[in-house]
Amino acid sequence: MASIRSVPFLGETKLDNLFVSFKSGHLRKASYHGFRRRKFAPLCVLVGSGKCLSFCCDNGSVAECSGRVDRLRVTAQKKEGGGGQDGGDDVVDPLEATIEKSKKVLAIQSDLIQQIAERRKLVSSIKSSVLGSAAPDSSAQNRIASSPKPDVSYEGTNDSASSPNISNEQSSKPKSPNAASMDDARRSVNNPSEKKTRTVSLNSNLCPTADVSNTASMPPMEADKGVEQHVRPSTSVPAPPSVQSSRTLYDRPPDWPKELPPFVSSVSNALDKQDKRTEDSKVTSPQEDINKADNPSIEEEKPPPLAGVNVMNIILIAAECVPWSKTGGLGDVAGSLPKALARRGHRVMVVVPRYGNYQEAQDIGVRKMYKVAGQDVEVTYFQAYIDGVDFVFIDSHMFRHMENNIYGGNRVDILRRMVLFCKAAVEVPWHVPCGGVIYGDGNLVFIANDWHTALLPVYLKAYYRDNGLMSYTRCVLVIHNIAHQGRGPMDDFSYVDLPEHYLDHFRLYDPVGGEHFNIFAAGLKCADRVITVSHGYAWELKTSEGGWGLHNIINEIDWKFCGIVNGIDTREWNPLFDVHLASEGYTNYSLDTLKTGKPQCKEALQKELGLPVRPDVPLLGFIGRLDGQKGVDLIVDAVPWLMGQDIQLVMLGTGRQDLEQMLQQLEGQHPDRIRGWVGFSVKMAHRITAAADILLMPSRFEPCGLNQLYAMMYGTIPVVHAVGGLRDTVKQFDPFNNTGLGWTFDSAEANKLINALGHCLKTYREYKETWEGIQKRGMSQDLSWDNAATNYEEVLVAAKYQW
Ligand SMILES: Nc1ncnc2c1ncn2[C@@H]1O[C@H](COP(=O)(O)OP(=O)(O)O[C@H]2O[C@H](CO)[C@@H](O)[C@H](O)[C@H]2O)[C@@H](O)[C@H]1O
Repeated sequence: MASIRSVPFLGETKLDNLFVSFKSGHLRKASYHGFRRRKFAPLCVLVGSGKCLSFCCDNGSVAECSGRVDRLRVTAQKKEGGGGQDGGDDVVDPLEATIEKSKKVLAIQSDLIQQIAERRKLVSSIKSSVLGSAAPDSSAQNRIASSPKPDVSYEGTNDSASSPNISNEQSSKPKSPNAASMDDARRSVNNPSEKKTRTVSLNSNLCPTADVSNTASMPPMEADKGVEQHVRPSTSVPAPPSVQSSRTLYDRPPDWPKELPPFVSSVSNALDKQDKRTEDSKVTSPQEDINKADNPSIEEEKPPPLAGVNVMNIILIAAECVPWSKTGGLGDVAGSLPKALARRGHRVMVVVPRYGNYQEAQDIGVRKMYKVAGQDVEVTYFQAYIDGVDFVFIDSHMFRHMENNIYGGNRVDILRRMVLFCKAAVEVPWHVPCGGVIYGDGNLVFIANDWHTALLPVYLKAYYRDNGLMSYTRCVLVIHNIAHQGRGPMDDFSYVDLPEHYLDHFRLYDPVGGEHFNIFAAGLKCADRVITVSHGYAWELKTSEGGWGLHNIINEIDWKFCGIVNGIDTREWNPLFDVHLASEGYTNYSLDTLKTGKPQCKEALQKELGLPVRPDVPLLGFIGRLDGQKGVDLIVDAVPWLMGQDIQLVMLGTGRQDLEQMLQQLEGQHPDRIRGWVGFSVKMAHRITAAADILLMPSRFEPCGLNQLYAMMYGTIPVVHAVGGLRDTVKQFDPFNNTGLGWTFDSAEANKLINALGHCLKTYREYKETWEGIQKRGMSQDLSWDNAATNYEEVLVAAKYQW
């Protein structure tokens, strides 16, 4: 038995040039899988079963990379300064001698790997038999534990509710409610790839009725443990659960009250369109087919999800999401955190308004009506499946063509849009089948973001949980910026369609605003957990200076409140892969090619902006919204000093008109030194980040800040006001110990900025090696979302078991 096959030796390679391609379409460098941190390099590579990689390492040990890997690419070590954009695509030299040597190592290691595989098999068979005998519902258990290989026709081909195959299966295998719906719900989150292939049988059993009623008699943790035990031994369960009724996917469950809450959607039109992913999921790669044929045990060797027993359905809702809509950091987070959560094995959806005609998103044919301020508003759901995440776009005339003005309009306009968005989003798990399978409410956590979606936890509570519905659904609210709260006069309560006794949740008094209506306040109270985007900001929010009137509430909810530092999308913001560096004289670069790549980008930017092309002059950058928060006025105040230095300054931003004018004026006054780009340009943001030597972030407050993280990834040294997330992420350079990542200053004043910048410029000019050391430390950090996603998961789990 060889569940891990050895394949021809692929050659010796340096760690940095080993790429692993995942089924999801990700191409990732092996170093991201922790090898760099473990300080060894793979000498040779064994490919295992399409799911597991084994690396024979230069320290003699075997490392495994679990993940669904289906392809390896080994590229040549790129010679420094050798040009090229992506690390090279040349084939590695034969390295005959190394091959001989490595073959021996390979032989030993394949032996070892075989033993490991055998032990795994043994363990899983023991697990199956233990569960088979110990489970209370033996019929359901046995079906799973002793189930034969999945019926391929079912697993891979059934994609329609009317499929005879499925209906036969359903009627021939009645299933106890306790096992069926919860099993399948869990299966669908346990195994995202399976989620795509199992369609209608899951749909029918993911309905909230089954989930809730089946677990109602158990304490929540017990119920979930039980479910986990049912499922984990086999991720390829063949038996489709029974369907007792002919209800469609979109029908309400029988225990849904006859008198529906007033806001709940009034029209349900499930059109015939089927999700194409079901079709797609039938397609297997030739390699997969070969693997299956070679080795029937492969299916059983699927590694468990990283999240282990905590896998759940997660729906993140946000007013903006990259790459479709973005005004700032919230869009970046909404576009990247979900992918990291999906990589951990969760079933993840993002819900965002459809502001424009997005090419990827398909109309799924579900229409709903929601009341907004007494008027019926129709909503249509669009959907795309990208990088393991379901993206659901809510279409309505209220959102259309707002992509450049997401938060535009007057207070009431925005409020009405957000009311509609939250009403539609809270029902998405029932109305929108993704891959043919709705998310249901049994094992579901929403992640709402900022005040725009702070109504969601309130609706979840007021209309569902207070009525004994969606009892197992939770909502975590993330604070990205407390400065925007959804404030208005108390009369605004009439727009949100809530029972009268909810009024007090929104009522807030503070010395500035007096008594007023505050949406963030209500969201904070109703959410099951509250997260903010750094530890420093978590602390600041509890102070009267940092809490912006909400500090008392935040102190009261301290028990459910914590900080988690944002990660970044290390594919999007990576100098090696950055698409914006692939043309017009820019170049991609990495730690290895920093010395040539970064100066080339600098030259390209100087040319593009019409600045004198000078490699030696320090190039300073600023990117951000032009408002009080970002402290751009401190830079303006520092300009007279800066002009006494030999520097160039490039600023990109949009926002307050007076500050926009200021940027343009500065450029006019110092045309050979300063560029002030007024506007929103993602391309220019990437290029400045790559080309600048120094990034200025003198923010007055900064909940986390992403630009300093991006800067460090690109070898650009941040100079920051040590506040909020900036303090958490930029460690002050210490010349004595040669540690640190940049320069910080302790209060938002121009002279403090000048002082820090003075030290920074001196180091740039006089201590090149030290400078390079800071750059390299910054670039070597693991700033990916993977760590943060683990922390999010802990909070979500805590919310799930919170009663
Ligand atoms: N003119 C322009 N053109 C192109 N791109 C531009 C731009 N102006 C800004 N950007 C981009 O917008 C993003 C800004 O992110 P930040 O985290 O710095 O700030 P923001 O205050 O919006 O986010 C809030 O939420 C995030 C996420 O939690 C927190 O990090 C942050 O502290 C908090 O204030 C970056 O990707 C930046 O490149």
